[in-house]
Amino acid sequence: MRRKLAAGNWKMNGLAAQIEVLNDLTSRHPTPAVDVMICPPATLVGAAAAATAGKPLMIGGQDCHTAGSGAHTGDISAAMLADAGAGAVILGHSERREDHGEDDALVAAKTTTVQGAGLIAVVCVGETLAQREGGETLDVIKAQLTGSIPADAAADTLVVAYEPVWAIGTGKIPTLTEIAEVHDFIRAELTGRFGADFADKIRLLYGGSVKPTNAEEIFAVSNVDGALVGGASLKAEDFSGIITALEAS
Ligand SMILES: O=C(CO)COP(=O)(O)O
Repeated sequence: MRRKLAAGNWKMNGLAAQIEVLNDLTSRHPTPAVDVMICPPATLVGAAAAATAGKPLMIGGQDCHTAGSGAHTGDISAAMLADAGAGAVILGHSERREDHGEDDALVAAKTTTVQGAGLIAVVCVGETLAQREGGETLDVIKAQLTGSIPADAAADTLVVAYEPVWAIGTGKIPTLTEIAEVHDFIRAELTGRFGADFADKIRLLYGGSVKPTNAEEIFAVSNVDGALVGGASLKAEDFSGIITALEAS
């Protein structure tokens, strides 16, 4: 049975005082029935890990370089994130693909690096509005999955997040039928490529405008094992509501 996962992506938000949200979350959820993760900006990873040491809240990074170290000004490595206390890294988020031109091959290389460093790779896929309206959604998801997850990926440290680009930060979400269609498709694709034993281990997260008010219905959808939450992970009260909804699902 897959353990459900409530993951928060703080994106480029949060100064030192934002760490208080983690203290609030761990006091509201001292023994959560699901896995809980927050991915703060890189500047806060060390402080976040220190604040949550020994508590059931994993800290993750939002991106990393493919190399372990070297002459790459401004970048950080998976080993550095691990050293700072991270247990996971988000890879291939649509904002990285858009802002930094990241393609599937780069995301696959990063996945290999992250898994090699002993961290969980949270690989993101998702279609744009034009692709959905053009009926290309499943083709796009298939290509991103094939290209972004390397052939030698490890099941134990892989999470896949489906984030329709047009649902991120917009307050719009796909219909529950549309979410089910994509999540079922991702499970089937992973099964076809890696086999059922592998595919059954992978948590599939939905991301895009998840709020405490819509979490319950989203978590009832087939093959949704949790959420990757942006805006609503910045406030303890909001993210706590999502954790509680996932625990009840
Ligand atoms: O991009 C997301 C998480 O990675 C989703 O962001 P929002 O929850 O703000 O829509």
